[in-house]
Amino acid sequence: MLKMNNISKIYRTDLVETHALSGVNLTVDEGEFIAVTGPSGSGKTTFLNITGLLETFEEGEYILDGEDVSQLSDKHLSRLRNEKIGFIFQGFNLIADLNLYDNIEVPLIFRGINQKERKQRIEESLELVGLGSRANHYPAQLSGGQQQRVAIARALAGKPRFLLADEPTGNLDTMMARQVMELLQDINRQGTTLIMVTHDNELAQRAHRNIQILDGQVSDIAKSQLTDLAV
Ligand SMILES: Nc1ncnc2c1ncn2[C@@H]1O[C@H](COP(=O)(O)OP(=O)(O)OP(=O)(O)O)[C@@H](O)[C@H]1O
Repeated sequence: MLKMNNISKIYRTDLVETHALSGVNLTVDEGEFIAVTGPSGSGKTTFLNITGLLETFEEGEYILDGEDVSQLSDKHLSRLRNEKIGFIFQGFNLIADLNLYDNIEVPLIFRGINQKERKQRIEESLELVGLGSRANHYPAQLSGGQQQRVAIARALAGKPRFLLADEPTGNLDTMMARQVMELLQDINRQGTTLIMVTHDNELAQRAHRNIQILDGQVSDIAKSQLTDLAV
């Protein structure tokens, strides 16, 4: 479970202060699928980065899996992040010079997982995303949808409790976007909590719960309120 109480985030540059998040209160239960929508610049990525322990915050309290992460050291935060959180980004973020096997292996080496276990996890996760026969291929040899599936396999190989996706289908055509979305939903049905930022209201409709961010403030919205105006 994940719980935020009154979280605020301010970006400070030379003369400007941007209040990216203001007083965010949110509880996410284990196994939920939450879609996050909101206009450009409203704070969605900031919210996802704080949720995923990639960014810190000024005020408030954040309890992740029963642990208060508000005051933890960078080292402790990165350990928790590696153990519990998987990220999927719009741009896939695969390493062009590495084949698919090696792309998935990098974060597992970083986590100190032994070679035998790494091999098993890589093969399992590639199989799960339907790319079991492509381990020796390079990202450029794959379609955009396949590359995103590799990125999902890389996240899954870490066996995360929480999967955070920032516009995971943003670079894909409609058909590939659907396939990737169905894969993410399957993973969620198997128990992984999924939090996804999307501009696509059709995809947002698939979530258990919808939240909207407007000017750094988070609120639940009904599916019927998901309109193009929110984009
Ligand atoms: N590193 C940063 N330094 C300064 N300001 C930032 C930084 N990152 C984000 N901001 C500002 O914080 C606000 C929220 O940005 P954020 O990227 O979270 O919005 P978003 O909802 O994800 O936008 P989009 O849909 O366009 O990606 C914006 O005003 C943005 O300019």
